[in-house]
Amino acid sequence: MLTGRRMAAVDENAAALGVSQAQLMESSGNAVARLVREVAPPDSTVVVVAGRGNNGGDGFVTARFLDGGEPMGESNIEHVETHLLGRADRIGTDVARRNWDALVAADADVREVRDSTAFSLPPADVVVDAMLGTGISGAMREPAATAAEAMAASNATVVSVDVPSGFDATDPDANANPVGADYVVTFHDIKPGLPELDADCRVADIGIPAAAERLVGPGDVGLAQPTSRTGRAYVVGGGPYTGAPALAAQAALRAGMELSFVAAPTGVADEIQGYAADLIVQPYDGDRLTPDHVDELVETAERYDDVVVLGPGLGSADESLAAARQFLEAYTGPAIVDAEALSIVPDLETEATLVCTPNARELERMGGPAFDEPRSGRDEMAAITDEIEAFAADLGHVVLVKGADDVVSDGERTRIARVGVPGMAVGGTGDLLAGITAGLLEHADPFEAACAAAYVNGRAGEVLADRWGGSGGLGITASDLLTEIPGVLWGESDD
Ligand SMILES: NC(=O)C1=CN([C@@H]2O[C@H](COP(=O)(O)OP(=O)(O)OC[C@H]3O[C@@H](n4cnc5c(N)ncnc54)[C@H](O)[C@@H]3O)[C@@H](O)[C@H]2O)[C@H](O)CC1
Ligand SMILES: [K+]
Repeated sequence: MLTGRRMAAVDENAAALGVSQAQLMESSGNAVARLVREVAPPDSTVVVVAGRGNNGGDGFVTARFLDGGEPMGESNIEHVETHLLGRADRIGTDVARRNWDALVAADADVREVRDSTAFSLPPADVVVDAMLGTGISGAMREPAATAAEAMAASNATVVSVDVPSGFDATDPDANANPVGADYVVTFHDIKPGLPELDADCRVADIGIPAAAERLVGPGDVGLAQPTSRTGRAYVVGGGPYTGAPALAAQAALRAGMELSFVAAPTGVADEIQGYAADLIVQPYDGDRLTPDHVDELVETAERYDDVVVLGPGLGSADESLAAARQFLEAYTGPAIVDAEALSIVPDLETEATLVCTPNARELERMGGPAFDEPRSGRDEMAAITDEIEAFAADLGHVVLVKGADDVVSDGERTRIARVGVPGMAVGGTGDLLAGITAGLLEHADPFEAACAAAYVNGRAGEVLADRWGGSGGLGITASDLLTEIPGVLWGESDD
């Protein structure tokens, strides 16, 4: 079952896979027209009442199909008229406008309701309710609200497009059928709340490829995209290595965080600061993380509601891993766990919300499924994703397995991020991914944040490789990718 919000993302993913909104709208309108023919009495007058969004666009396509007559024999549709609530020059999307123009060009009976108080529902046998679909926000406004009452009061058979107008598919509390729909033709998948309505609901296949749901795409970025500059990343890492925490912390800033802190041993603090003036480095005594440091680190992270990134450059010294374990046992907020710190997660007791980002080797060391890179083929990939899903369910945390295809699972939902270039197999890109995930985790649910982060990271590589002449990005470094993150995160999505 898909919420309206997720449906819009799947729609955008379909477009990125080459199935345009116009193609989907054609299938949608066709499906509604078929249902209308099925339920309309002989000599019917059909009145399509359309809004200015894509739900209205589906209504225009419906009208075109019905107005064309029945190619095989007698039609039960005598007359079709389309009433647009509002002015045609205010139609909100290109694809809806093109379908309106096509009705006008075909000399169909179309009317613009320019004065919102002037609309009264004409006599009809069937009313097609194409006022509002999944794009509704807030309570229904005029003139749709009055039109809905008129539909509910009429004797006509009401066929709603996708959802009854006024029904909010994203907020199941607001389930309602203000238009009195007798039939609902919903697209691709049933929406939450529809089965509870007193209406005959049909699901129409409109040709959205399964990959638009299974593969992470630009629509998923829209779902996790920060809309304000807030949040603090707190990278607990560094010691034996210094580049990794610096990259993760910088990536978090590029993904919208307001401040990015690195807690690191005094011995390497200056070096980490030296990589980037934008970071705030908080040194602690010694040359690596030990249990002595943990209380203060947890206290800081909790006090400032930080999103923690635990692990980059931390090394594998026993006392550092013991400290990482103690940290997560005490910490209750959100954290990305990466690199060596992953080894402590399988038998960990924690109240923290974790996103674990292992590569294939680290996954195996966590007790997860073993497989070789690169993986290929649909069947092989399906087998691997099933195993990763089972592992994530067992672990009780979101797992993002890095590879040529990244696999993200929360134990119930599993998606593949098939994006990136061969050159990204360079050191440091995993640290970027951890930092981007932290940035998105500030605003989105952990699974959605991890999916979007995997896509953004890979897409940044593609954008850069393209600019470098399609080299497969073989000369890319992780540092190069940092400045590509914002363009992908905010520049490419429709939202
Ligand atoms: N993948 C699919 O399922 C497909 C869906 N299609 C159809 O597209 C709509 C969603 O279209 P969208 O343009 O996003 O939004 P709507 O048409 O539902 O609404 C936008 C429209 O409504 C106005 N508006 C918003 N809130 C209110 C309100 N509270 N009161 C009054 N008016 C409101 C807003 O200003 C806009 O003008 C989906 O349901 C399907 O029908 C595709 O055609 C095929 C693929
Ligand atoms: K509708």
